[in-house]
Amino acid sequence: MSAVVSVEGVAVRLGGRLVLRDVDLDVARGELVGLIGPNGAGKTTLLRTLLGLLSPMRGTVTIAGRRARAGAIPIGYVPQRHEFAWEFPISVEQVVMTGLTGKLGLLRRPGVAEWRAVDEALERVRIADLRTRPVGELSGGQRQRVAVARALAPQPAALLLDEPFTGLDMPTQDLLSELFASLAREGRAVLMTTHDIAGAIHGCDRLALLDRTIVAAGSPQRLARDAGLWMRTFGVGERSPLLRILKAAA
Ligand SMILES: Nc1ncnc2c1ncn2[C@@H]1O[C@H](COP(=O)(O)OP(=O)(O)OP(=O)(O)O)[C@@H](O)[C@H]1O
Repeated sequence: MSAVVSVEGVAVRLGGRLVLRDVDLDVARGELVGLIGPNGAGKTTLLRTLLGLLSPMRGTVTIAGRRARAGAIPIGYVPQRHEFAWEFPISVEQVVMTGLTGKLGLLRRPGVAEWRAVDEALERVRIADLRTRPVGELSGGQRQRVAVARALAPQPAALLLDEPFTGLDMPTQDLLSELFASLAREGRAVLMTTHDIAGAIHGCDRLALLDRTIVAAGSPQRLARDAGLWMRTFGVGERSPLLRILKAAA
C-alpha cells in the first residue's frame, strides 16, 4: 500500500514544550485511520503539522510524496467545530466554495466546474436543500455537514478530521461515519481524531494511539485485546467503562 500521509521521526515544540516526539505514522490510500489519545496528547498538533501550519523541529512530513507546506497540496481538513467563523454573513454554498479558493486563486471567478464540485460535495453530505441559507442560521449538526462539504469540494487525496462527531445526533453521526468509510474505499487517505473509542474500533481500518508519541498502532481488534495499553495511555483503572468497551470489541 502506498502512503499518502507519511510522518517520520517528527518532534514539535510549542510554547517551549515538546508536545510531540519521535512520531512515525503512515496513512495509505484507501485507509481510514483513527487517531486516539487522551486530552492534550497532541492529536490536533499532529493534524496541524500535517497541514503545514506548524513546522516540526525534527523529522519529515510528506503528503502525496511532497513536503507538507500550508496551502501547497489540496488536503481536506475539518477542524474542531469551534474553530470555524460561523457568524460570517455568507451562504452555505459560498462557504463550501471557499474550500476551492486555494485551487482557484483568489482573483478568478468560480466557473461551471467549481460550482459542480460544490454541488457534489453538498449532495454527499445531504444538505443541497440548505445551499442558499446563511451559515449563521444553521444548527450545530448542519454546520458540521457544511464543514465536511467544504473539505471535500477540492477532491483531496487526504482528509483530516478533528473530532468530527462531537455534539452530533445519531443519524448525523451515522451518515458521516458511512461517508468517511466510503471516501476511504474510493481511494482517499482519511485520518480522524475522536474520543468515541467504540465508534473508532467499529468504523476504522486501523487505530493509532497517541500520547505525545505513537504508543501503539494496528488493527482495532488487536489493540482492543491489550487492556493494559489503554489503561496506561488514558491513566484509567480496571473499573473504567473504557475496559468494557474494549472487551466488547476484542
Ligand atoms: N499554541 C500553543 N502553545 C503552547 N502549547 C500548546 C499550544 N497548542 C497546544 N499546546 C499544548 O500542546 C499539547 C497538545 O495539545 P493538542 O491540542 O494537540 O492535544 P489534543 O490531543 O488534540 O487534545 P484534546 O483531546 O483535548 O483536543 C497540550 O498540552 C496543549 O496545552
